Order: sequence, then structure tokens, then C-alpha cells
Amino acid sequence: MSALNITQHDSSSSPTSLTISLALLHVFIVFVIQRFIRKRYRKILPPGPRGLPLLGNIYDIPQTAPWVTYRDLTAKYGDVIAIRLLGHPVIVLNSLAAVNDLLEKRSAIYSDRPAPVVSISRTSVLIPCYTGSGASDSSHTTTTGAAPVASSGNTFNLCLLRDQRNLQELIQLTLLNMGYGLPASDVTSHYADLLSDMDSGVSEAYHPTIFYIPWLRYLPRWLPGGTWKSGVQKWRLQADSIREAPFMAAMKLMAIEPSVLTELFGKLQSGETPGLDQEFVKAILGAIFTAGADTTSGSLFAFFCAMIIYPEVQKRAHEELDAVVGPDRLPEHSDRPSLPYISAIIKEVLRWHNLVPLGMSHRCMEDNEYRGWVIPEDATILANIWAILHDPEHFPEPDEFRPERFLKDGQLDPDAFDPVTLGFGSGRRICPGRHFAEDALFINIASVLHVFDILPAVDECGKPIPVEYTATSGLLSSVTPFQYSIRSRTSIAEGLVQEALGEEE
Ligand code: HEM
Repeated sequence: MSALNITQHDSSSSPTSLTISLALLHVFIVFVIQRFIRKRYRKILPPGPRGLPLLGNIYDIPQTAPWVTYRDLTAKYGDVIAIRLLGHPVIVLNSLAAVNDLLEKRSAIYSDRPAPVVSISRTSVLIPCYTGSGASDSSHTTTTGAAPVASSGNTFNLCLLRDQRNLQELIQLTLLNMGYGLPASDVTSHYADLLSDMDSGVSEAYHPTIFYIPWLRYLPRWLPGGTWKSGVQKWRLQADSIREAPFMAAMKLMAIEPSVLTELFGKLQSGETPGLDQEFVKAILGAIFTAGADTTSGSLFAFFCAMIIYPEVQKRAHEELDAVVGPDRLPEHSDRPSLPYISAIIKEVLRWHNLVPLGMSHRCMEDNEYRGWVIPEDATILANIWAILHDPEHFPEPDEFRPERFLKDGQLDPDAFDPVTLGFGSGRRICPGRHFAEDALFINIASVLHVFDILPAVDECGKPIPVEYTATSGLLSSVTPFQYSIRSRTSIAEGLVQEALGEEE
């Protein structure tokens, strides 16, 4: 009895000891659950560096060129690596076999995208989730099957000759014409500014910290860690403007030129595509414009860089063009089968400089087993495109720009590993603009090489400014800016351009 009294007395008169006991119990339970989860995942996830408690591997993966670090980790862990970023599993596929096994063969459950914590647009600029619905498929088929590149290489040359406009603006011009049917004259630096504002907004909104710590969204904006919220309104407005401005301009003009817009409106009116409405049409066009401009111009910029560093490649391309196209005309799309060296240059540009080195993240939609591991639902999947296209087993001396690796007996080698498909992603989310991009690269590269020598810029003493190939890091990796100059190869070539200029005007 007295013992009972003592116990009753203790518990009622000391509420803090109960709280402490409960707190300790809570800590113990959390600890056991964490150990259990960690043990379970360590067993079933693919191998990878161990990382720190809670933080995971955030200190193992650098911000600069993480694709190189992932490739280096394969020596210890194999081609499929799991890392954890603040508890979130990320699976990196470093071989073509793994990419094919998961993103291609199991595309039914590997085609979603991880949802960003903050949606930057009412209907996102990039088509975000995979539903398998008619509308999301329509974005792919329409873009993929879009009319061949609307602008000719001539326009590109003329612009270069006329005012040395930047490559990015030239590709934007083409996309606005192909996507919205907007005439070249409607292209103003306004769209370019909107696009560049939105690009920086997207980089901030998709910053890994915000991406992988979902609870950051609940922090008030005045607390450290919550300050990113003040940018959200701005990013949303930027994303909305890039969807609205060219769309409204096209509607005002009542563009009748065949374009992706007219094709989608045709589908909308016929009702053949469930889920397709005006907002979705706007989103698809916004995606084409935003995803197509920097990528295609980025590849062209890489091509300019390679031509300066490897003048012997440029010389061989000139010889092929002189022999096949001749001095009296500019190259056309129909010349492509007869220009294997130019085609090999395009493949090598896409391989040598990967615009999207880790592809775009995919999301695994359900737990599934692979090679004895379990890839958990919600895991982010990255395809290390850079590592695969720089694997010396397939591409000896991978850092060298060497179009010859795709040729055999002067023709494209059908047995060579073609970087084109992988460079544009995999499975059901493969880049829908790949045919457009390839066509644009062909006509622009062939035309520029036919007419111009691409040379390094010169300094005030007339000395060539050396060009070195380096690239930026990020979702999109660009060749770091360098200066170049162009010189007409012959007066006949210059005459051809002037003639075409007259025709255009
Ligand atoms: C050299 C040029 C280009 C490269 C290297 C490139 C590469 C890629 C890659 C790697 C992806 C991710 C695919 C995946 O998730 O597996 C992608 C997606 C995408 N690309 Fe491209 N792309 C290029 C040009 C273009 C162009 C010109 C357009 C539009 C005309 C375009 C529109 C898109 C869109 C809309 C997506 C998102 C597709 C989706 O989420 O379903 N791209 N691109």
C-alpha cells in the first residue's frame, strides 16, 4: 500500500518526469523505426555511398558536373547507384543496359516526373506528370510530327551575315514560326527577355534543396530556409508570360500558316483528343518554345566551338559540301543522305557536348524489383547520358571531337553506337522535339559550313583569341561563352547569300 502511495504521489506531483519519459520513448521509437527503415533500404536499394544520417549524400555529390562524380562512383558500386538526398532516394543509371531495362522496357511505371515542391505555373511550362491520357500523348505526337523546320538555313546565314545576331535568337525565331506560325518579323527581343527571365526562375524554383525538402513549403518566408518563397510569385508570372505572350500574338494575327498551333486547334475542334483544351494547347506550345530554344542553340554553339578547336574537321566538311552541293546553290534538306560527313558531325556534336547530361528526372511510380534490388515508389531516376556517351569502350578517346567514329568506307556506319536517340532521353518521355532539333542542326550546320569559315575572334593586335572547351553545370549544360568570327569562303558563296537575302525580302 505504501509503495502504491509513493507511486501515485510520484506520478501526480512530477508531471515533468512523465513528459521526459514520453519524450525518451518517442526518441527511442523514432530511432528504432529509422534503423529499421535504413536497414531495409540498405538491403534493397542498389549500392551507393553511405552518406550522413538524415542529410544522406548531399556532401558526396558536387554542384559542378555531378555526372562525372556519378560516373566515377561506378568503379566502386557498379552501373546502378543509389544515393539519398535528405532521405529521398535517387537512382542513377550509368549504363545503356540499365537505361533500356528501366526507362524503355518498364516505361509504363518510369515515365512520370518528380513533382516540384512549388509549381511555378498554373499549367506547368513543361508537361509535368505522366497520365497516359490523350492530351499528354498529343503533346508528343504533335511536336514530334511537326512540319519540317520552317525556316531554311538561308535565313540563318543571312542573319549571321547581316548583324551577327546570337544563335539563341535565331533558333527562337524558328521555333516561334514553327510553333505559333509567327512571322520572322514578329520576333522581338521581348520574347528572348521573357525566356531568359524564366530560365533563371526555373533554376531557382527547381533548386535541389527546395526539391528534396518538401516541408520547406510550410516555413514562413521570414525564417531562414523560407526566403525562397518570395520568388514564387515572380516565377509564376514569368512562366505565365512566356505561355501567354506569343500565344496572344499568334491569335491576334489569326496565324494561318501551318504550325503546331493550327494542328492542335484542328485536334481541339474535332474533339478527337480527350483532355485537350485551349489551356493545354498553350502549355504545349510554351513547352516547345522553352524546351527547344536553348537546347538547339546550345548544340549549335557547341558546334561552333568544335569547328574552331578542330579546323581539320571543318576542312573535311568543306570538301564534302563543295563536291556534293557545289558552288551554285545552298544546301537543302534533300542533300542530307549525300552528306554523310555532315551527318557524322551532328552525331558527334550531340555526343561530345551533352546539353542535358543527366537527362530530365523520371519518377518511379511503384515499388519494383530490379537485379535483386527494390527500386522504391517515388524514387527519382536519373540517366547519366554523359557517362554513357563518354564511355571509352564505345567511344575511344571520348573527349576528342571525331566525327569519323560514325563512318565506315566514307558512309555512316550502321553498326556504330548512335548517340542521337540517347541524347534525347528515353522511353515515353523521350524529347518530342528531337526530329525538329536534328533537322534544324542539319540545315544550319550544312549552310554555315558551305558559306563560311568559322574562326576564332582576334584581339586588338590581330592575334586569334584561343578557344577552350568548357561547360556549365545545371539541368542544361552550355558551352561557356567564347568569341568567334566568320568569313565568307568565296565571293560566289557570299553572292549566294546576298541572292537569298533578296529573295527573302
Ligand atoms: C539538341 C536539342 C535537344 C536536346 C539535346 C534535347 C534533349 C531532351 C531530353 C534529354 C529530354 C528529357 C527526355 C526524358 O525525360 O527522357 C527532353 C525533353 C523535352 N524536350 Fe528536348 N531536346 C532538344 C531539343 C528540343 C526541341 C527543339 C524541342 C521542341 C521543339 C524540345 C522539346 C522538349 C520537351 C517538350 C520535353 C519534355 C517532354 C516530356 O516531359 O514529356 N526539345 N529533351
